[in-house]
Amino acid sequence: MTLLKLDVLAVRNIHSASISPSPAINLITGANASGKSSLLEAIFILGRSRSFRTTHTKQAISFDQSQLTVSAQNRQHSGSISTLGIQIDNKQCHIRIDQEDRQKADLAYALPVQLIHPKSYRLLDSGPQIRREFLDWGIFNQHKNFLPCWRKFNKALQQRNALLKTRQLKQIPAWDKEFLEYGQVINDFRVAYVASLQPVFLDMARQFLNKDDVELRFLAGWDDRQALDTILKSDLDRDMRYGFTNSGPHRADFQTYQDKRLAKDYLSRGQQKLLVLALMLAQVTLLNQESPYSCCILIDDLASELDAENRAKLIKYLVGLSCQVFISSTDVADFGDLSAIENYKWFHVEHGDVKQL
Ligand SMILES: Nc1ncnc2c1ncn2[C@@H]1O[C@H](COP(=O)(O)OP(=O)(O)OP(=O)(O)O)[C@@H](O)[C@H]1O
Repeated sequence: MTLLKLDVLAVRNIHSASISPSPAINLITGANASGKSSLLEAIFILGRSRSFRTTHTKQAISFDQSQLTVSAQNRQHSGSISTLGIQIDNKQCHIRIDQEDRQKADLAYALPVQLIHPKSYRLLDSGPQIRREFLDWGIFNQHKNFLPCWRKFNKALQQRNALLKTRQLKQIPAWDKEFLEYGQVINDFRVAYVASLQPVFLDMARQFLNKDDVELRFLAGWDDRQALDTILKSDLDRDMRYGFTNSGPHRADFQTYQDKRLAKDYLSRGQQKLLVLALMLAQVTLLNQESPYSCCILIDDLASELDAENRAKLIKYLVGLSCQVFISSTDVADFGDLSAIENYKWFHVEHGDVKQL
């Protein structure tokens, strides 16, 4: 996919902006509080139907407006051009693709967005949900049949938990069947995904961290030396006490090791940022290996993420990646030698006003 034209209405301090981005690298500059992150946030909202800066996306609506709108003309892999749009007000979210009402998942398939921002290092040290979402985003974009299985699994999990809470034990085996069937499928997808991500991650870590001993270790969400159905049976008393299912793919996680030590406990904050960068680039590189231009990369506040050497390395890598990229920074010098960046466009933001230079 490539965004050919992007229109933003009432996203934070951007009242109205319309740009025709480069299919390759887009540089976004502007002073602090000019609206650079808001522009990236608008693209993220178009791909993920939510903000990356707040759990309440309606907070991104401009103070004096009642709704925000982001729309774009998007060139698909096939070459055909579709119109994507999302409108969010205080209560609802409306999604349209080619003038038809659609679901969030349709938008996510149409515009896969990967974001690297100053808080990305949390991927290593916050709770497991963010890491499950990271894995699942990669799988979702590579395997169309992942989402229906994931939905069926979650439905079974919710029903099972509701029965545990209300102690309706007789009905639990009926939901266990679905839980186990789709749970196994999800686990198989994740195991295969981590295995395919590992070599690409290693390659990225060599480039950005100068380390050649990084490793991803997947944790299924239960002691996988035993079958999940055995665990479900042996956990039943505990599940009833807690009123939820303690073991299963909904508790999956992965950990990142460097030299056989947990990265989050031993690497410096700067190294952790580089490791997360390596992980995220590995994910988009893997996606791009199947077909080029398969996702849009947003990098917010480049300079806060990386030193000059790594900024130059990253830009060089992105130039060769065949992906549409949007990178923000306060100072154009942070992007290094512009003559080395082919086919770039430069947008400058001032008080929410976006202009191409
Ligand atoms: N809902 C909103 N409506 C209008 N303005 C908002 C809203 N939410 C935040 N703002 C303001 O929008 C402005 C732009 O914020 P943004 O984070 O996009 O700037 P930025 O250029 O990325 O800044 P920095 O370089 O400091 O990170 C800020 O002044 C912010 O206070």
